[in-house]
Amino acid sequence: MKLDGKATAAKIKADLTKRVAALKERGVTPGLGTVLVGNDPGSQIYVAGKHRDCAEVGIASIRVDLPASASQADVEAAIDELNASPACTGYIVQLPLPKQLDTMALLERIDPAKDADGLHPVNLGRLVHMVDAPLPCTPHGIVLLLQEYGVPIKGADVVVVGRGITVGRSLGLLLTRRSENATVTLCHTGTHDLAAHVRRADIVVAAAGVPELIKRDMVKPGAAVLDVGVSRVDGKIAGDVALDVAEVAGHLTPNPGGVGPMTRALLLSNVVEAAERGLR
Ligand SMILES: Nc1nc2c(c(=O)[nH]1)N[C@@H](CN(C=O)c1ccc(C(=O)N[C@@H](CCC(=O)O)C(=O)O)cc1)CN2
Repeated sequence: MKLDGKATAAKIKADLTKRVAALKERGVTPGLGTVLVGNDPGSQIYVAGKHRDCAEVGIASIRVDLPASASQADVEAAIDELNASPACTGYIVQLPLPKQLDTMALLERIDPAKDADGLHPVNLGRLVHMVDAPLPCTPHGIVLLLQEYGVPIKGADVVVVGRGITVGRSLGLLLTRRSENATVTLCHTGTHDLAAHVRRADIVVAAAGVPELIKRDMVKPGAAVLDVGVSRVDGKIAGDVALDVAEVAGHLTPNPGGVGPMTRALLLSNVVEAAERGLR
């Protein structure tokens, strides 16, 4: 069965549209800021999509685009401005950043209360402690997509492939909370015999950025497979999951149309929640 991220994201956005209207009635217009540095084609598409989504649900947009040559000080100045701007409820720095920039230092500079990505160390620390915080968007979207389609998470063996900060590491934290209670194995480039790990998984999340890394013969029949891969080959998206995995998987995300739209919907959700939190 298809894990339809586009349809599930549309439901989330319909709910957010109502919540944004309620906020506006109380005199608050939530605003999402984005900081995009450089011309990475994928990043440009994702940022444009985030602003289209904002318009759809009534969130205001603040877009800061800097050249690929931007210095650490240039990006810091953009961050400081968004931290101070009353129009900006939450914002993100689009990743990856050009090589000359210190990503960690920039993420740390974001006001944790405006961290729409849930990637500030304070918010990731709150996730470790399992206290209320904005959750990283892709992992949260993955959990909601599994729940929407009734894929059992409690007690499931989950194999996550890829240890990046936006997906792999934080997904392990989310899925091992008591409310989810999955058993998670985090695989990466140093994993011996990846196929053996994947083969025993009830749920496979492929977030390595390696096209077709997960092959049909690595997947347990009936497993749920989520493809987070966003590599581009000849201008087209190449996922981490081979197409013929559909022949064995019990549930599978399309790509595009699977995890990507969920990531964007949960970003909007973090902005709306930050605005609601400000009224409490
Ligand atoms: N600051 C962040 N940077 C990045 C994140 C993130 O969560 N925060 N994640 C990824 C990219 N990403 C979000 O920014 C992202 C990836 C994919 C999509 C998406 O909607 N994809 C569409 C297809 C769009 C296309 O045509 O390429 C889909 O899957 O249907 C949205 C966001 C790295 N950086």
